[in-house]
Amino acid sequence: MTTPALSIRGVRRTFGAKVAVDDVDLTIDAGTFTGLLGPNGAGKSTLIACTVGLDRPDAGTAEVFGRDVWDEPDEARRLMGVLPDNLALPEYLSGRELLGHWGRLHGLDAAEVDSRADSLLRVLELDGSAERTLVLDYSTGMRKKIGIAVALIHRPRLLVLDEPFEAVDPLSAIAIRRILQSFVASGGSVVMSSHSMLLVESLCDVVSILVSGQLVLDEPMAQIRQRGTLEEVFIEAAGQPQDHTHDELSWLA
Ligand SMILES: Nc1ncnc2c1ncn2[C@@H]1O[C@H](COP(=O)(O)OP(=O)(O)OP(=O)(O)O)[C@@H](O)[C@H]1O
Repeated sequence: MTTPALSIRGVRRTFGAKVAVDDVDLTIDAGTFTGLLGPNGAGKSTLIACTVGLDRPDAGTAEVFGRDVWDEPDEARRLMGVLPDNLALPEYLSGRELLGHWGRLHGLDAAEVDSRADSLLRVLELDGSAERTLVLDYSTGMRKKIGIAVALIHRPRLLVLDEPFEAVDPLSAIAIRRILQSFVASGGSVVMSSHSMLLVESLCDVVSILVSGQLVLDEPMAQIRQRGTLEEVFIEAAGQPQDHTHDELSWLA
């Protein structure tokens, strides 16, 4: 049996009385592209933060290729690239300086960091004046893109991305899709949260759905397709939204 890219066991995270993540078990097989879906507030970002070692769960463990993210943080971090929610970046570095800094923190030599930064900045359309702009002055989409470059620069084996396509323009979205597809084609593993059914349907081969902190579905996309569109399966799992628009917003008419 091969070691999973990510193994989450019994992860629970509460905020006071709120159970944000409720005893979640999830295995991400190596070489797969998994989409993590769920309604707003379902617990996706909290689960990701607990899984990558950015937030301490009340209970449970997470292992990246068999390395526990709390007991062996250096090894686990070497193996994964992370794009967290609300990524805190050093604001007074330019995009290029940030990548250089990050690459060297991972022990890469300067020439290698430069060459990887060159290609990432070019592919993500952050080259030219953008690479010399301070992160402080980046737009929301530019922050997302430099965050993806940061996640990739040390060539991880697993990418854990919280809404990587949120706020990026359509051309950049195409570039990110290509990066992720070629990463998986060359043996990498990706888990990403998203609200886009179309993106997840076209990119992912496994779908996991969280509702109110609980994992309610974890299925190959091929199996989901036999039951309907991803949107239909999502609505079935998350519950049909009530339509009160006519009653509640009659004053808008
Ligand atoms: N630091 C915090 N303090 C208190 N409650 C929190 C905190 N972080 C998250 N929560 C709560 O935990 C629940 C899960 O939030 P989370 O951000 O993980 O959801 P999500 O699925 O990522 O949502 P979205 O799709 O809207 O980004 C929500 O009810 C949220 O209000």
